[in-house]
Amino acid sequence: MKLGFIGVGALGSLFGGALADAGHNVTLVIRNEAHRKAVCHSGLRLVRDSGESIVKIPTITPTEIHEPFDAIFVFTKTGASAESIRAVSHMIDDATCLVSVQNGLGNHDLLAGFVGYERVIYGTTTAPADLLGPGHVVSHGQHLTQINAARADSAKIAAQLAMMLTGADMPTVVNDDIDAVIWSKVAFNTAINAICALVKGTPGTVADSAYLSNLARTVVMESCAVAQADGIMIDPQNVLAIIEMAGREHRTHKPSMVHDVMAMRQTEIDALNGAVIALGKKHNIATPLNEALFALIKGVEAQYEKNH
Ligand SMILES: NC(=O)C1=CN([C@@H]2O[C@H](COP(=O)(O)OP(=O)(O)OC[C@H]3O[C@@H](n4cnc5c(N)ncnc54)[C@H](OP(=O)(O)O)[C@@H]3O)[C@@H](O)[C@H]2O)C=CC1
Ligand SMILES: CC(C)(CO)C(=O)C(=O)O
Repeated sequence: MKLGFIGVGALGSLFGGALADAGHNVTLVIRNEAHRKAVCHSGLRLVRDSGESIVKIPTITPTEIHEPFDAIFVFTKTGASAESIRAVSHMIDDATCLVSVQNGLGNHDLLAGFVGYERVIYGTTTAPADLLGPGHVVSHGQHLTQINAARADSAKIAAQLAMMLTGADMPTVVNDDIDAVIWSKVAFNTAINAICALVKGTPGTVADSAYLSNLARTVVMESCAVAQADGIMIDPQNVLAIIEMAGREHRTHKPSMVHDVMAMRQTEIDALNGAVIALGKKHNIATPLNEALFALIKGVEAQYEKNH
């Protein structure tokens, strides 16, 4: 299967690198020049619990000519998904599937706008990835990726991808209840990503602080109440279990929103806490903690220009 990766930063490098390291046909479409040059010249330095490898992977820019892929993984931040897919429309044909395990709600709807739901595979991952510098990605601790085909048409490809990823040391399952799984991850992210971005911390920072752990738990309960009002069967205890796992397994991983704030980039707060607040309004569920975290992150983003 010809696999393309677009929006290749931290998580795209981990997934693409792992599959290439396992011998699969991977091409990284990298916009970031320093990262592309490093991977192109020296290979991707991929550091995981299983060891370190230098992976040679073909890389191209979004504008280069390339034959269509069988599947394209979208790994930008959610706000850049549409622009990044448009930039590679010449690499998409009638058979290309688009795949997303990005954080946030609604990623599958966006992908379907390009290829139809029949060719969308979507889900979520707890795999942590930190880009330590151009061409150098690190991931430590246990994780699980869960995906599903949006329609039966792509079910076989979803199963194949899950098998390939698992064989590449990226444990992946197909889960028919994918919307509940995504919601659980979103509820987790509304707490952990925003709190860590505000205190410039990690899941370990939250685990070590009774104040932050209590706040995280309360945010999770609030986000889960919105999910339930939206008809999603979500068990808050499962979300709290992911927080506990991250505090133990991903102690030093900087969640993606922390990297955004440190690099003065727009965060994914709209697709996470912002989406929960909007649905809360729709269902008449109060979301004061999500609103507070949302306002604080928006406040941090507003300071970027002044601090630049
Ligand atoms: N990192 C993690 O541990 C995890 C991340 N996630 C989710 O995965 C997704 C990706 O996160 P992450 O890898 O951390 O993000 P990064 O910021 O590390 O990578 C995003 C990449 O997208 C590129 N990009 C931005 N805009 C465009 C565009 N218009 N066209 C092409 N490329 C573009 C950026 O390039 P440039 O540098 O040029 O701007 C960057 O290299 C997010 O949804 C995140 O929430 C989920 C679980 C864990
Ligand atoms: C890896 C994880 C789960 C945070 O612990 C994440 O979702 C992120 O970094 O955005």
